[in-house]
Amino acid sequence: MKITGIELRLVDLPLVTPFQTSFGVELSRHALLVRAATDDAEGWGECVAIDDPVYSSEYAGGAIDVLKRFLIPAVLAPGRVTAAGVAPLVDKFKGHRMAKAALETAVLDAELRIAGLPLSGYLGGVRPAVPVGVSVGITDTIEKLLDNVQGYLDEGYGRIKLKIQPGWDLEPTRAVREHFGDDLMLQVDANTAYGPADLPHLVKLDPFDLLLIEQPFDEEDLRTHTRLREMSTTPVCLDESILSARSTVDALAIGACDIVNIKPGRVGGFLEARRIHDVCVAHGVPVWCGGMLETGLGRAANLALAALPGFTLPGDISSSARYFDRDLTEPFVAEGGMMAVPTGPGIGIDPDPQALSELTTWSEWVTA
Ligand SMILES: CC(=O)N[C@@H](Cc1ccc2ccccc2c1)C(=O)O
Ligand SMILES: [Mg+2]
Repeated sequence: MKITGIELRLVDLPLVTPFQTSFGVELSRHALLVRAATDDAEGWGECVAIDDPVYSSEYAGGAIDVLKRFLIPAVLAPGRVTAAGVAPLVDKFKGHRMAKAALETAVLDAELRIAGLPLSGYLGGVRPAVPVGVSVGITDTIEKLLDNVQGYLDEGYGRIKLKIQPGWDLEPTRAVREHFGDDLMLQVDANTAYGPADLPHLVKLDPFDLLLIEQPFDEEDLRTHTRLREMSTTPVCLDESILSARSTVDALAIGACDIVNIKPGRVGGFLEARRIHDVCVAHGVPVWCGGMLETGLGRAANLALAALPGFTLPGDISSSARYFDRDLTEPFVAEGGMMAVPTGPGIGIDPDPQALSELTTWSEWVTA
């Protein structure tokens, strides 16, 4: 497939409410989009990097730079490219998995639209709809948290994930468990906010019968996750530590996790995400699809991945309205805690031209 050019675009989608995690408060989603133009179709990729390098070492400005100076020229140089050919072409550039993921996904989407093949079918999806959950930010008070959780349960979400951090962990989790009962599917996500000294404290989450505790320790600290698993009955899930199939094998080999949160944007794209899925299935480890407050473009692609057989736990693919008053695409809506997997070619959805134009803050063409 010949790519005639690549467009980089920044869009700014205000969040309906501030989203507070252990690494900060987000008021809007500044998303970096990659559009691959060919004579027969265009393909979209969404880079999940946020403005500042506080979730991972990547950030939007750095992704733009590495795409413009290194990744896009390497992919355009051969004249023709396939999605499978992107990773080998950019492998000589170390890291920058979020930037690489957006580029590979744009090429894959264009390739699949031309072939008339839905992303879910291409990846090996087996279900027409997937269970979805919701990630609930840190709030000023327990009452506000309980109100927020009630609101999401009223919208039909079956699984609640609470952001936690030192000083906001046992009490909010206990309050939600006690208020909503033992049947609620409940999990927590610390985004690496704890250290080895907190091990005895985190074991106190065990009575709340959580589905999992997500990434309590540093991305590079697999050993302390292993120690928590030895001390606690709560299953341990990794997010930030899972960068590739190789790092997944290492994490499983040292017993660092029971469950894996797969984010295609974090691991370099959907092809690597499928490899991680396959490794986890081979080890009997359940996976679920994490979220990075993607626009409808990234949300559509994540739904395709979540349809693979090993994705047996509800993901963080919430309705568009959970985050945005206005999405770039037709809004995605969870019904009864389920969301339909797109069936059109490629990611199966297009941005609304007017929304795209009005929400764009910057764009630039990059040609060979
Ligand atoms: C749904 C969820 O909790 N996502 C990430 C964290 C996260 C939190 C806040 C974000 C703000 C802007 C962009 C991406 C973000 C990702 C996680 O699972 O760890
Ligand atoms: Mg997480």
